[in-house]
Amino acid sequence: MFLVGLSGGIASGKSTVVSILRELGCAVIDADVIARQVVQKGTPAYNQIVHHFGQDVLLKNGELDREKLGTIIFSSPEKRALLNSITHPSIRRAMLRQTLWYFVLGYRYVILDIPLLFETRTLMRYMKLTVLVYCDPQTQVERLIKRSGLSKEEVQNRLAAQLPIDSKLPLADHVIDNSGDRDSTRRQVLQLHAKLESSLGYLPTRIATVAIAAGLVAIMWQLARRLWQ
Ligand SMILES: Nc1ncnc2c1ncn2[C@@H]1O[C@H](COP(=O)(O)OP(=O)(O)OP(=O)(O)O)[C@@H](O)[C@H]1O
Repeated sequence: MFLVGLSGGIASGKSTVVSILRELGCAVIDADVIARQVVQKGTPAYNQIVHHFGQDVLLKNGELDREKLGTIIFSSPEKRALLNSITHPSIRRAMLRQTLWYFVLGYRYVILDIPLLFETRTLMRYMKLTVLVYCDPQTQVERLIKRSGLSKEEVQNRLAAQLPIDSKLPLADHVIDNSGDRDSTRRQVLQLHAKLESSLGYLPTRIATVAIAAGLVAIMWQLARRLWQ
């Protein structure tokens, strides 16, 4: 099995691409969904956040007030580092568990949808292939305004807080340009899918797994023979 890292910019079209890949039967792990699951009420990460940040970051129903927490960490790099140190290990463990599950199910590759893949770079080294869902900055602004209802200025502020999408282009192995219409994007996703399906990148792990399994069977066979003699 091999890993494919998929990322992009805000409103560049990641969800659009991922939904086509899911339609095609691909195994996709969404890091955003996992990030929300690991801080649900009662989880170890939730308890640590309450311990360090206090009851102020909770909503009336006891769930985390993500907006409030977002404001706190946006203005304090130390608190952001503290929150990351609490949540990232749980997120990594959950992603690893899901990846192993897909491996057991026999998938040849798993696509990991990670919003900050190109910014943090730490996870890039585990990816056999990285995919950037690109959208030209002007179209990105227009789509974000349409989707969020925010003003042009607010949207530009949000975009300024991220690495510019053009600077991610040289970091990606494969680019899907979602600046055009949906049909054009679909065609590009079908091409990516064909490339992934025909890749032999899954063979090394499969051969290693078969070799380990065969080794274990051989050891057990030898042990059983000795016991019977
Ligand atoms: N090719 C396209 N043509 C027109 N609109 C599009 C196209 N692709 C995406 N959109 C629209 O642009 C918006 C952003 O797309 P999408 O949600 O797929 O991006 P995203 O990268 O997942 O966004 P985010 O990470 O910010 O949630 C959505 O409203 C979507 O319907």
